[in-house]
Amino acid sequence: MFVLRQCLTLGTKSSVRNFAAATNLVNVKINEDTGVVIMELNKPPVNSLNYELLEAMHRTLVKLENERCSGMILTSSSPNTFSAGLDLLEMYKPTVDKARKFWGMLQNTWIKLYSAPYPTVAAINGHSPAGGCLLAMSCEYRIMVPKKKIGLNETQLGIVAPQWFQDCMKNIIGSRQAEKALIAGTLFSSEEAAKIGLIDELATDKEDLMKKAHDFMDEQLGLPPLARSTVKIGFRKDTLNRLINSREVDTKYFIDFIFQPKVQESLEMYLQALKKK
Ligand SMILES: CC/C=C\C/C=C\CCC/C=C/CC(=O)SCCNC(=O)CCNC(=O)[C@H](O)C(C)(C)COP(=O)(O)OP(=O)(O)OC[C@H]1O[C@@H](n2cnc3c(N)ncnc32)[C@H](O)[C@@H]1OP(=O)(O)O
Repeated sequence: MFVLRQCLTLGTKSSVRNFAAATNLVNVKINEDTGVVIMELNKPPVNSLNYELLEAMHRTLVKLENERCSGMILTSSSPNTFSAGLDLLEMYKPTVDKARKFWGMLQNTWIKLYSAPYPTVAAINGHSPAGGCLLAMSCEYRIMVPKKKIGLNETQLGIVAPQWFQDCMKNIIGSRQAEKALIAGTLFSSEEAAKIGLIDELATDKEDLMKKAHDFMDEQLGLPPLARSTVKIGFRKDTLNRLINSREVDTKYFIDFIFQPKVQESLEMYLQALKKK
């Protein structure tokens, strides 16, 4: 039986209440029979990743790991969008302290998600540009509804996908395809993404998406967990360590980059264009 609890909840009823009071940016549903968790991003309208949403995700991921959850399906409550990527307002005219804190939380969240020992599936129920694509790529398996867009489109916005975003893409679709997609800032349709292997499966609709996500999870739960996670981390450790060993440098790149007047101009124009739509 599924029990809906808000961020987070493998604990007692009273701890559920405490967490629910803290935030409703992430909904967590646990199948109490299997220990499989559905983490649903819940920041309308488009799940843009601001500090608060990342912090809620990070706190959830820490808890899931400590409580030894058996698997996690990542999806969103939005009808049209999985995640619109990083919240552009976090990068537009922030203070240095705010930008540093934001970037640190993005790094924390990515490290936890990418290194999760339990199986992870992205049930991509809508558009998934830039940081949204990063979240999806950080899961082990990706299933997507038709006729939506996914990719690292940063170049198109006049910004640059950080090295670890690029590494994730390279690890999935290979160096040549990733180089082409990153230089052009390509947003792939779901169907194109399936062709190049950026996503693993297409679903017909949200119901089919969740069914397929559970099917994948059932297969994974049939494998010896320690062997499974050891192989996973073996594949991911170089990519993880590349960031872990250079977090400060990565943060400095981010700060130096976004504070350039040209980058601020691009962000301003892009934000205006989004508002005018
Ligand atoms: C050497 C240099 C090294 C390193 C450099 C370091 C760092 C720099 C790079 C950092 C990396 C950044 C990665 C990112 O994730 S950047 C974010 C990119 N995101 C996008 O391009 C997506 C933009 N959004 C959309 O395309 C659409 O919104 C979307 C297709 C997702 C959904 O469309 P829909 O029609 O359903 O909704 P909209 O009407 O467009 O949007 C609704 C409201 O939401 C606001 N919005 C949308 N996206 C964002 C966002 N990412 N951040 C903040 N706000 C967003 C939009 O403006 C609408 O607002 P209102 O008009 O309702 O107020």
